[in-house]
Amino acid sequence: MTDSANCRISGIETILIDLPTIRPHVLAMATMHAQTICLVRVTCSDGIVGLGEATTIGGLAYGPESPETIKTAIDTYFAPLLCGQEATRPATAMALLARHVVGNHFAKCAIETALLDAQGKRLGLPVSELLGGRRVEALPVLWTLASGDTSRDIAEAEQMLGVRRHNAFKLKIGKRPLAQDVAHVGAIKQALGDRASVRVDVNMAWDEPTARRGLAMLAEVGCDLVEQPIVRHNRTGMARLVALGLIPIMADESLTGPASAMDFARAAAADVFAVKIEQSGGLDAARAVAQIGDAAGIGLYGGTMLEGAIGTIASAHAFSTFPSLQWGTELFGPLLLTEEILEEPLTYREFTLEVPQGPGLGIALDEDRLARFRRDRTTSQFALQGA
Ligand SMILES: O=C(O)C[C@H]1C=CC(=O)O1
Ligand SMILES: [Mn+2]
Repeated sequence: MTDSANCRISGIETILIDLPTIRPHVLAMATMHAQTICLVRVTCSDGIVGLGEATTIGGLAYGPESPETIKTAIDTYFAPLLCGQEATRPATAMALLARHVVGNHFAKCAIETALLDAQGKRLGLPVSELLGGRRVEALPVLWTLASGDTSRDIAEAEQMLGVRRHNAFKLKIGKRPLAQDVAHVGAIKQALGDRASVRVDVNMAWDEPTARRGLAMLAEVGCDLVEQPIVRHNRTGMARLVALGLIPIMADESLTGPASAMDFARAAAADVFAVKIEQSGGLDAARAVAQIGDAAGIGLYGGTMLEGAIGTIASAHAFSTFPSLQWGTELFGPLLLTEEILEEPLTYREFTLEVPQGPGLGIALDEDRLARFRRDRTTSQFALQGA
């Protein structure tokens, strides 16, 4: 049995890693050619090291934190607060952060992930088991078609169906005129037919009148789900769109933790929640978002910020404990990157991602690859003297 009072957080290191994408990934707010991961390593006084990750999309284009601000926040504010605290009490450490740091959900998530990874390694248990226990061993995984070109997207979908990697696809729309976007979705749905579910993510690009027209047109061409059609703060607008009953509507950017989930549930402003560990403020908070949604009869979906392997597998551990997951997940982030940074890649097979069974996150970093792709060699480290 570990003497918990004597096991302390002794150091926190943050490293930015830049990894190219396999093709341009075109979203309404940004086109990605690479992904930047803020890797977090929490070292504990018993010698155990926990890994965490914070990642976003398009620098500051998607949300209020960028990889660089996440690194600065952790190095400057989180590390001095956390070093010397009990390493075996992740919830207590997160409560301390909540008292002293407003917002910064992505950075908080990376820290919680690392503390849970360390605790799982310490106790010999997967992170899913620290979160109440997994209900499934593998999670359905969707793929986003976002090359910006209809025939390339169809070819990509056919390839994914052929190798039985994905049979649900999300199309990123909202950048082009509505009729053009709907024609794109209709062409892809027509090519794939009943072999695949086709959904769209508007990433807030429409105003409400455009959304009303768009929902009707998308339902007509066989689209199954529309994600975040309008701006994140317009909860009453989302409720009006849901009330039209044209097509299921999913909240994504609007969900920033349990309080927002409660607001959306009360207002009946979503049919489905895209639950993300980073947007929620951590794995525990994401589980609360899911519980609130489930209690309100809202469908659940496991979302991604296109995290690399660490954030993806942290999400998988959390999602595997959800009470339901009617819409599956989109945990394909590592597959969008050209480079593998794990010793053993994650297992994607039969349209699913396996939840690892080893202690903690159940993954190991390839240190040589990390050394190759880190943005610079200057790491920032706050170490407790003598810990
Ligand atoms: O959902 C988002 O808005 C972000 C992300 C998830 C999949 C993808 O391609 O982009
Ligand atoms: Mn989305």
